[in-house]
Amino acid sequence: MPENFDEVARALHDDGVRHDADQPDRRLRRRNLGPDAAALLSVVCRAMGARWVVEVGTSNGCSTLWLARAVHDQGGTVLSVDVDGEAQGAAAATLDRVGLRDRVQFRCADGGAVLRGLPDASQDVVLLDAERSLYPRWWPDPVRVLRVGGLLAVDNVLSHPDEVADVRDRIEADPQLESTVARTGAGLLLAVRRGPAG
Ligand SMILES: C[S@@+](CC[C@H](N)C(=O)[O-])C[C@H]1O[C@@H](n2cnc3c(N)ncnc32)[C@H](O)[C@@H]1O
Repeated sequence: MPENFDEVARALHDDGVRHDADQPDRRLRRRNLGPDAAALLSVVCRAMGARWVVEVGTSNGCSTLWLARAVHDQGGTVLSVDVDGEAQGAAAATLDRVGLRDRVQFRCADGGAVLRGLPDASQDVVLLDAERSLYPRWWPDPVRVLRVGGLLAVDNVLSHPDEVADVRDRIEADPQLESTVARTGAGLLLAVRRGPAG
């Protein structure tokens, strides 16, 4: 019998906050997506009927949990990428608890390499929540892999504006994209890929 989603998601987030407060090494923190941003992303994914979602930055699976639930009704799949296989193991165990493990494929690999290997216009949603300094090197793949009407989400645009300034400039200057920043959590940039008519 699956456990209650809201209880598991809240406990996972609260545990992450406690864990990170006691962890001086940034790279060992969980840095989970905030619950408001995760819920917002989930609602948008559902409204879009998203079936093909790729997230870069699994950690122990807070965002993965919400994305997996969002694609569930459509029979969709989340491809969740991280260089930390142990954290992905923890994410898989949590997904199991809420009956959503079959909605997620984990890839322990560099996010840039995985994005590079995806076909053009193949994804409904791309979430970037990994090592921000790497994002510029991954361009233009996060946009190239989006279908028309697809959504690019980038977390931490308000908490770490300097680190995402380059990609924010690229997104705002790209005529294929229309974007806004949701002032929730660490700041979630949302950009939709326009059709040829704009
Ligand atoms: C901010 S945390 C992700 C939080 C996660 N989205 C959540 O809500 O729980 C960033 C993650 O990015 C991963 N990461 C760092 N560099 C990466 C890379 N080159 N490719 C993929 N993942 C990477 C880290 O191992 C870390 O787990």
